[in-house]
Amino acid sequence: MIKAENLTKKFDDIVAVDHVSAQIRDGSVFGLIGTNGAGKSTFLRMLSGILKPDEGTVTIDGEQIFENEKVKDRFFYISDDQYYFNNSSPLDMMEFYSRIYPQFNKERFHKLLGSFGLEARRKVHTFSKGMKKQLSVICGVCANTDYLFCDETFDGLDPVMRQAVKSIFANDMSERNLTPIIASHNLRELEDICDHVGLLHRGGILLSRDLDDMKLNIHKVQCVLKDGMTAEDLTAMQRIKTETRGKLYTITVRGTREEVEGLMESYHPVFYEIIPLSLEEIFISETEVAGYDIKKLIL
Ligand SMILES: Nc1ncnc2c1ncn2[C@@H]1O[C@H](COP(=O)(O)OP(=O)(O)OP(=O)(O)O)[C@@H](O)[C@H]1O
Repeated sequence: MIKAENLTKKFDDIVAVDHVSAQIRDGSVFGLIGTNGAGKSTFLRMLSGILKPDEGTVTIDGEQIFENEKVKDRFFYISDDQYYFNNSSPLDMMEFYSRIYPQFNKERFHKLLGSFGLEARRKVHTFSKGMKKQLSVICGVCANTDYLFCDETFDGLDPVMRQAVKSIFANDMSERNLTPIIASHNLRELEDICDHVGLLHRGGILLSRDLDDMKLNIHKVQCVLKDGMTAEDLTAMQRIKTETRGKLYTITVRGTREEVEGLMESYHPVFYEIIPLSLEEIFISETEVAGYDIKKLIL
């Protein structure tokens, strides 16, 4: 488990990360969401031991991360703008990373290059942005580390590639308990992959939740109420948001599915249906309660 406590990083008078604490459970996907400049990269770079915090600590299974040779080969950081040596080819990068990561899987590297359609001997500087991203993911996955830090990794990948990368992650999570940590400014990117999402805003964590918990305790109901009733009469329900279109109400409520169903039944509506909420809708509701307009923060 990676544990960050009170992490703070300043660049002159800019506080990039401001007393952030987080725990990253092994074998789960941790998503970090936030606008440009929110501090995601700085936070990830401290988590992965690249950057030294000004305050606070990062530990992995109780050991300090920064400048600790013993834990270095447990992390791979896929940067937003991955560095490749001048004139290098994927093969050169493979050789380079296998010196850093003794457990690097060369056989899989060749296999993945083939399935992504990347040539092993072509110069990386002639690759498109998306191809470079693909190569960085292949290097990261083949380094066989316990933790894979992905800084905006999915941006710049086309939908097919994005899906391919997600399935590689899912495979490695079940086969070898990989823990991906993914930063993105796009909540939709994280929707179907993360188990836990932290929302970073101006260097601080606004919200940090397990998606399952969030999804279990918030629901959307579409209903037509019996004559003479309006949504205002549903007093026993913890309504967060109500939209009205003619007689049809779409109501976001707190509570488990069973609780919501029980309450709806008690009002004898003409019709009701519980429909799933997207991650974006959940975040909008959660942050509105905290007094923020998330649309200004991440959408
Ligand atoms: N090396 C640096 N020197 C000075 N300021 C920096 C440096 N790195 C980051 N910052 C500042 O710290 C703040 C957080 O930057 P960071 O790159 O962590 O944000 P981010 O959430 O990853 O943004 P983006 O989505 O645009 O990549 C920004 O105000 C940025 O200007």
